[in-house]
Amino acid sequence: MELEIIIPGKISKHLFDSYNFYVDKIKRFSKIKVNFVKLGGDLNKLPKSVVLKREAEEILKKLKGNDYVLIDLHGKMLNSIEFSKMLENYRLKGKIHFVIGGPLGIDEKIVNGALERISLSQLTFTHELALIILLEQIFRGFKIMNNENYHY
Ligand SMILES: C[S@@+](CC[C@H](N)C(=O)[O-])C[C@H]1O[C@@H](n2cnc3c(N)ncnc32)[C@H](O)[C@@H]1O
Repeated sequence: MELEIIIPGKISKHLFDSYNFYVDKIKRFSKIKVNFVKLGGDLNKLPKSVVLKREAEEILKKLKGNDYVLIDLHGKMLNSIEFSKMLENYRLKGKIHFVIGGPLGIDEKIVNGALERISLSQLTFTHELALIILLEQIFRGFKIMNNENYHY
């Protein structure tokens, strides 16, 4: 399966170990690529709309026309079994692309073009933490799909 996550920015040092930990775990089940795209510019100097538009352009370049699932605060709330089923449906199709917003969120164009929108919780996380939580849920999803115990 081709699994790709596109996210503006990069992973900070304090989250780097967690990021590597889950990416390695997922590799047992699927190929995975995390595409970090350029942030839209200085958040203190540029209007939010400009930053989001620039990030959207970078995200669209990486998507190359592929359908995508947007990780979105206002998306559908799934439990982990439902998330696993969603993942399995995409596995049968052979690929899935996830998009996560940047520090300021995501441009409307990306919101409107998403195949589906998934919320991780009603709490707001930094985009980097959203990535770690998504990776953990992907790993959990594969474990559920394969009827494997998951103790940690
Ligand atoms: C800091 S948040 C953006 C906050 C921004 N004020 C907004 O309302 O969109 C950055 C990104 O992390 C992801 N994110 C953060 N918390 C989330 C949650 N609970 N569910 C789904 N995505 C979340 C989303 O992709 C979001 O665009």
